[in-house]
Amino acid sequence: MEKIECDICVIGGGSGGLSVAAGAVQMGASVVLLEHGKMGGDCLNYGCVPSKALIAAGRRAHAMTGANRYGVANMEPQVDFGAVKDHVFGVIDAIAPVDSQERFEGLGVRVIRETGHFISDSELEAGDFRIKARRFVIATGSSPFVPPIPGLGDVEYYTNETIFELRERPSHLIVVGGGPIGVELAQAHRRLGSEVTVIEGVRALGKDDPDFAAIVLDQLRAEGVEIIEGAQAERVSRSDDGIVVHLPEGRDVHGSHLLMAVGRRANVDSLDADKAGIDTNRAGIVVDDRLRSSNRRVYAVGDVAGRMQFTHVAGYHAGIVIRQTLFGLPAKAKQDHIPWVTYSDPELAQIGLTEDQARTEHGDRVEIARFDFAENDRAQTERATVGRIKVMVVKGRPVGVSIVGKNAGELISLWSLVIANGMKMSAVAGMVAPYPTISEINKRVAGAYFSPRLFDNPTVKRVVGLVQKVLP
Ligand SMILES: Cc1cc2nc3c(=O)[nH]c(=O)nc-3n(C[C@H](O)[C@H](O)[C@H](O)COP(=O)(O)OP(=O)(O)OC[C@H]3O[C@@H](n4cnc5c(N)ncnc54)[C@H](O)[C@@H]3O)c2cc1C
Ligand SMILES: NC(=O)c1ccc[n+]([C@@H]2O[C@H](COP(=O)([O-])OP(=O)(O)OC[C@H]3O[C@@H](n4cnc5c(N)ncnc54)[C@H](O)[C@@H]3O)[C@@H](O)[C@H]2O)c1
Repeated sequence: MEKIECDICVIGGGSGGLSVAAGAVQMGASVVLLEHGKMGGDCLNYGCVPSKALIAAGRRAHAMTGANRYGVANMEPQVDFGAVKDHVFGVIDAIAPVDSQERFEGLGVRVIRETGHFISDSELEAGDFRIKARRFVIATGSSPFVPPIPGLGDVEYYTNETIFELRERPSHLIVVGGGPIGVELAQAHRRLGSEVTVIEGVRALGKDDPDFAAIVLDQLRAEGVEIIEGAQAERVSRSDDGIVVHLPEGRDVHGSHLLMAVGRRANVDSLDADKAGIDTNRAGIVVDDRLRSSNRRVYAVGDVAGRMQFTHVAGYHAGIVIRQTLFGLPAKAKQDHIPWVTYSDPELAQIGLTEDQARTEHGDRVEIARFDFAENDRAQTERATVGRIKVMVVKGRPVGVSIVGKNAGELISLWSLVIANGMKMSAVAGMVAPYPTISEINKRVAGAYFSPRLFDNPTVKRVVGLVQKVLP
């Protein structure tokens, strides 16, 4: 057994772990990185990258069916599903070098392709290595949660870890779970020619503003996706030509393929966390606001930290941990300024509080500013007028923003800057956005917040009247 001593040992080579390792080694720390699967973790191999690449293929196919709105003849897309998957894996291959073992070794990280598990509060083992580190960072991510639905073990089903490898187009894909994974993959498969049914136990896109989520769901339904809400999948069975998902009240959904997308389970089992005095719960590693576990030497970042589960959050967590472990500076992970986006068409983006949450938290002090994409000239030229923004404002400062529409995922970034820095609506109103861009929507919604104060205000009218009298 080889013994290694280092400043920082990172367990997991996904979005969070790689960000910690790259930052720490380039600032002078000695770093060991453990990864027992593929470098790049979920986002690169089974998550964000393949899903967005599949969505891009679906968007191309869908555009062909609606081109006549622009005076260009509609065409029925000829989809070669295997070639679509070649495109998906081509995109992964193009990004993979950035996350590769070679790149990290080139930066000076010692990369070990083994499972790390703790043997004491300051040591862990990984294969033939025993590693003693001043600080450990757990970045082991999450895996698809597969609930114990009767019959599921007797049929072939897919998760995000296997669906992208499927090279034949499903004739009818049943998706259990109407969260972001379910909705994104349902729309992409439908646009690539599959029949699709989504079964959602409660409300699809349930973490988002219900009115805005409804706009996305209406679009999916208009494209032919069947969405059944308020129905838990109770049992699964095999039929002559595929799979049946049994719902309450005797309702059955028949399909050829089944995708389970009902949430995530934190990867803690392999860690032997108890041997290091690290507390865990159902959400993952129990951490404080500094992302420190019950063992003060050990931090957790990304999906396993039991907070929001997004790649940009894993990257943000990495910065919080680097500040503390390298420089000994205090740093806390906040959530208010973290956006999330569902990459459906139209896109759905949220930051901070939804309208309902803002009203519960701030009562009558909340003001809502709204703006519709139909009033944006670029949205008109693109025929992308289905969309809205609303900003929840308390004492002149935004506490939440919801956006549905084209480029919502790009539009939301500005609001992260605004909320992170405690800026006011006046700062957004004061910016100049190029015309004609969809990003003018952000300025216009700030204008909508101020317009009743300016245009429906008798004092303003009186002052203007007086000034006009005295101006030369
Ligand atoms: C289908 C899908 C689409 C998504 N789309 C988006 C998106 O568009 N935008 C977004 O922001 N987020 C998206 N996400 C979420 C995003 O993928 C995750 O939030 C992100 O990957 C979390 O990064 P992480 O570093 O915490 O974990 P991971 O990327 O999962 O990395 C953890 C790594 O740790 C390794 N590991 C685990 N245990 C051990 C051990 N004991 N020893 C050694 N190695 C270990 C694993 O093999 C893995 O490689 C998506 C997720 C899915 C499933
Ligand atoms: N665009 C993005 O950023 C993106 C995309 C995909 C995933 N992700 C991340 O991955 C996480 C997991 O996504 P997800 O969609 O798997 O989970 P989720 O928890 O967001 O949604 C799962 C849905 O499944 C439903 N469900 C659970 N059991 C059910 C059953 N038996 N029958 C029917 N419905 C059932 C739940 O009510 C819920 O709405 C997300 O929360 C997000 O953090 C992000």
